[in-house]
Amino acid sequence: MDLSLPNPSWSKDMRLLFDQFMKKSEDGSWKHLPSYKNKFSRRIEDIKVFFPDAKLIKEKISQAQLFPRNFEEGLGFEYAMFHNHAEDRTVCIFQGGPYLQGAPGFLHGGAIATMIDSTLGMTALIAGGIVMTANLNINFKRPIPLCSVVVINSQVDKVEGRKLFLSCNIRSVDEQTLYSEATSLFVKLDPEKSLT
Ligand SMILES: CCCCC/C=C\C/C=C\C/C=C\C/C=C\CCCC(=O)SCCNC(=O)CCNC(=O)[C@H](O)C(C)(C)COP(=O)(O)OP(=O)(O)OC[C@H]1O[C@@H](n2cnc3c(N)ncnc32)[C@H](O)[C@@H]1OP(=O)(O)O
Repeated sequence: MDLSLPNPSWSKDMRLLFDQFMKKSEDGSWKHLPSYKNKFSRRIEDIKVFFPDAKLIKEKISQAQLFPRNFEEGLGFEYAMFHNHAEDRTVCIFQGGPYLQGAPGFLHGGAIATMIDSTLGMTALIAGGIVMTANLNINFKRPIPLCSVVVINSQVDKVEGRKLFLSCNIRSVDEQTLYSEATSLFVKLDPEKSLT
């Protein structure tokens, strides 16, 4: 089941933004990216080649879930991503639920990093294929209120061989508040090199 579709836990802002991007997707300039609990957006055969000895893939795949997708509805990461091919950028609308608390009433920095990693990761995945995060630097400028809706804007800045350099920022829905900024390096996996 695609978990990046509206559900009753979404606030008015979340639904509004989703509808705006779905409208923008009508002419094909934007594309809604589905997101599943335990289904990759790539064929498992294309992924297994990089993780041949990963126990998970062989023995425990049935228990494996995408981390941000394993909270009950509305309590953890509620999000939807949209990709703009021409501009090589991805937007993630994100509503962080009450189970993601760090400081009282605000999102935990690790929860923010998760959505940054996932949004940059998806952008890198689309641009470069099977990638992994090599480096992630985050500046937390303002604390993100729990249960608020934010917009993550992520883009590819430079590609050098297997290295993809990306950046993103997190803003409020009205774009007035800059919550976080991040830069990252993702590396496209080399099937000839063992990961472990
Ligand atoms: C995993 C995705 C599978 C695909 C799934 C498909 C769909 C899933 C659907 C939805 C999920 C949403 C998004 C999925 C996308 C991403 C998931 C999130 C990403 C992660 O959450 S993933 C977990 C955290 N991540 C790791 O667990 C990686 C641990 N790490 C390693 O596994 C190796 O480290 C690796 C593979 C990164 C590189 O290893 P390697 O051997 O292939 O490459 P090598 O070391 O030769 O480096 C090549 C060039 O990068 C430079 N370089 C390397 N590291 C650098 C650094 N830190 N700073 C500066 N430069 C660096 C070198 O200096 C050299 O540069 P030069 O060529 O110029 O010398």
